[in-house]
Amino acid sequence: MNAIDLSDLDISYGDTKVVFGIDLAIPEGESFALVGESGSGKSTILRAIAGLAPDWTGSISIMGAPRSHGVDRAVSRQVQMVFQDPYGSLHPRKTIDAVLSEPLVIHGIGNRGERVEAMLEAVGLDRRFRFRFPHQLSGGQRQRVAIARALMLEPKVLLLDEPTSALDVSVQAEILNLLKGLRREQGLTYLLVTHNLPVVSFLCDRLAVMRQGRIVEIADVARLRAGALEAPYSRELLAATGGG
Ligand SMILES: Nc1ncnc2c1ncn2[C@@H]1O[C@H](COP(=O)(O)OP(=O)(O)OP(=O)(O)O)[C@@H](O)[C@H]1O
Repeated sequence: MNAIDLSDLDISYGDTKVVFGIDLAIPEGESFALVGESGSGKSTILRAIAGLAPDWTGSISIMGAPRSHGVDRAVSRQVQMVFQDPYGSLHPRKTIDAVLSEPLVIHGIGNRGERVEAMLEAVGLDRRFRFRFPHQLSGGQRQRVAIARALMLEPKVLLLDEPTSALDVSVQAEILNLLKGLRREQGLTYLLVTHNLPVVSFLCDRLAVMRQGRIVEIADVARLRAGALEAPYSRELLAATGGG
């Protein structure tokens, strides 16, 4: 089954269309990257899938079920988003326990204490972090909490928007290792936006290169590693970022 199916997807902000005619099928279990210049529409695609950019036409299906334009609870159990900035994405006055319990409360799921502790362990945080506040945590620890929050409803798909780019280089590797392990252990599908081609090599199976709201090339990561992307713009991007 495809975890994510996008067909003839156009996305606008008000009167301005920024994403054009995206067709993309991502099988369950795959890790797929969107790369390309700033403003090419990568984050907008993630937002539309997550329900945060409602002005789209075409179709978006998650695990075989088409999503609606509004808040879609069934979809939010299947697909969750992790943002770039772990400082901005956690409420400063909520304990980690409150942050991680919230999705369970909203969806009426019990055994909350147990589930929160199990998830802290899954993301490599000691249970003593449970009643701390975000400001008492490092950037890497906060990003672990953000990942834990995204996984509380046991989704099948994670949308990862530059999940390591706000972190120190040494911490980036830890979070990438965590994401790699979680995908394997939990059979997750990833759709990842990044500017960092080594991150794509490390974490992904395939990538799409985007420019000005369109996909210019879809390739296996082996081609990226070999410096053998084909579209002229992909080759420019490789050269500009020192890949290939
Ligand atoms: N909330 C918004 N309202 C209006 N226009 C927006 C909004 N968010 C993004 N845009 C515009 O949509 C286009 C695509 O932006 P998007 O953030 O998806 O690109 P991106 O490829 O993810 O870029 P970056 O790599 O810099 O994050 C850009 O022209 C951007 O200015």
